[in-house]
Amino acid sequence: MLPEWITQKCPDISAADRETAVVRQAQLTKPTGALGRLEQLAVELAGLQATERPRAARVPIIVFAGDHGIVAQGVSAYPQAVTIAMMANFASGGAAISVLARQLGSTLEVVDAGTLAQEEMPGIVTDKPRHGTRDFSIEPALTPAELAFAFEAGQRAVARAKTNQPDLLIFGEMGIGNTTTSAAIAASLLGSSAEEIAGHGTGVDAAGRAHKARVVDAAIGRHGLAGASPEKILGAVGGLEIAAISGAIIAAAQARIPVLIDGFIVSVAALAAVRLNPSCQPFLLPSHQSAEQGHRLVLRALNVQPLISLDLRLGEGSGAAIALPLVRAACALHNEMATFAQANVPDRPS
Ligand SMILES: Cc1cc2ncn([C@H]3O[C@H](COP(=O)(O)O)[C@@H](O)[C@H]3O)c2cc1C
Ligand SMILES: O=C(O)c1cccnc1
Repeated sequence: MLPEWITQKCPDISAADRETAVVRQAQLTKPTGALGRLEQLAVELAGLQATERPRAARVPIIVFAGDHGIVAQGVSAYPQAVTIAMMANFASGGAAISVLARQLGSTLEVVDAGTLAQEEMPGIVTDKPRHGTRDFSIEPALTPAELAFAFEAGQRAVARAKTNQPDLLIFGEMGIGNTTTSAAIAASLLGSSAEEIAGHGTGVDAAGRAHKARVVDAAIGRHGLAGASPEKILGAVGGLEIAAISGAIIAAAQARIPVLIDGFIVSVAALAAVRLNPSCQPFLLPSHQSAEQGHRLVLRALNVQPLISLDLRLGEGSGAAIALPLVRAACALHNEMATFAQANVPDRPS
């Protein structure tokens, strides 16, 4: 049932462009390595984009929304109706990610990948196989066909974004209950206990967090997810917006478009994407370290180091949007600084 394209190989990094970027960094008017991780970022981007001049100018933001049956178990501090209300807020420009998108000059597309909304909403793309997932404490969240549809909703969103030739993509999510869903996916993929992964989400207290961990551990046992395949895990305890993001990440990487990874939830979607198609891994660029407890372990499994750590715990793509100016700075420095020869600055004797 896994769509065939999901496992198709992503392009290789351009070793020649990466090497040209390494050589250029060594010629720029600064002590060797003095721009630290911004140098590495520019070099990696040059290889990924297969260009001498890495770019982060055009960066569309796509937010995927979905509802979660698991909220019936009392796992979120906020009511489920927030998901749909926030979609409208994204579209009308009042959400955090709406403000950040405006500030960055990014387009913001909102995709209803599976909320409880019964009708199409103005300014929102509806692309969903069902209204919300099933309660995974009782039954599998999604059928294989529903999961495949969600992957393809992500692919369709990337196909729309590609018409404007994006340099990078940012994916965000909205879905009350999705830190519990993400904890269940992450604990299953990593073989960790839910106690290590489950966090406070929108702000449940210590007892609420312990309850989330118990709900997750029970579901992993009930569905037999220890050592299971990523598609079985996503079907059993996944979310429609999360699967859509996994599909979108793979589709972006297959089109040679790097993705700036947001917080805990998007990182879990990215980990699932890497397990489905390991060749997408190089296209994942880190942004921030979320305050959500499990994020550290997920980032470690993705083999990326966050650029910033601001105790954000919002989602929506906000952490990636806030980190984008650093990526832009890395590109501008790489592309525009003078070399020692151009500026007549004496280089270090070799
Ligand atoms: C007003 C509001 C705006 C949000 N924007 C993102 N989230 C974040 O919180 C939710 C996950 O937390 P939990 O698993 O605890 O429900 C997701 O929707 C996530 O994107 C929000 C949550 C709220 C309440
Ligand atoms: O890091 C995240 O993505 C996150 C954390 C808490 C709530 N919503 C999102």
